[in-house]
Amino acid sequence: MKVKVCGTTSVRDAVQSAEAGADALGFIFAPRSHRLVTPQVARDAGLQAGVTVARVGVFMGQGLDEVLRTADAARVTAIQLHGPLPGLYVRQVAAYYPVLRALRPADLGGPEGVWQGIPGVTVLLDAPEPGGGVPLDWAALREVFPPGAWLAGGLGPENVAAAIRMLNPAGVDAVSRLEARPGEKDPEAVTRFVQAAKAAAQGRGNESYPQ
Ligand SMILES: O=C(O)c1ccccc1N[C@@H]1O[C@H](COP(=O)(O)O)[C@@H](O)[C@H]1O
Repeated sequence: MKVKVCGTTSVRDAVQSAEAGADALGFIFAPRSHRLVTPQVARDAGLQAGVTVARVGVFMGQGLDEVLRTADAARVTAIQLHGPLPGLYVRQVAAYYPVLRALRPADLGGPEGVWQGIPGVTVLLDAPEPGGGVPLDWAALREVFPPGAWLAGGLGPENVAAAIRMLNPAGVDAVSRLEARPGEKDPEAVTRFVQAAKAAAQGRGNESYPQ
């Protein structure tokens, strides 16, 4: 199971997340985010995180040209797409980069649910307000959580293990609960988040849950 630490805005935070064992770093290029980072800072931070750490550019509401230009400049290795989007747009991005397609639970039964099982596109289930720190209702998702999907939405050191044990996601992703203040990581929270997620992933399957 993969652990993504999102909202990285500095070399220091990137290196600390990598040392804590994160598998992926997220760099947010959505214009109105408190965690907005420039492609140049993202490139430097991502490269200094080292060879084993994936670098994910996060976008919401931007045109295809801007997404691809920014991703190239930042040297990211994958792209995360939020918000309502035409299927063609997602496929065009996926022609250049592996895609994490962020969906809300309400999207799962609709046309967006089709991304499950499409090569190069991985579903990331997130809260309706990205970056808002509000957890999803995991119990309500147990029957519908897509196999192979990632989970986000209000995850942190204190609750990530429970979420993993309940939904068995292929990856977890967080930002709000890992910060000392918006855009600045709390190193202790990052370390505890990564450790809790990895430990739960190793131990999962050992516990049973009532139906
Ligand atoms: O964090 C943001 O500011 C943000 C802005 C625009 C799109 C995505 C954003 N963050 C993503 O939100 C989820 C989880 O956030 P949280 O842990 O609930 O605060 C994660 O996928 C981030 O990449």
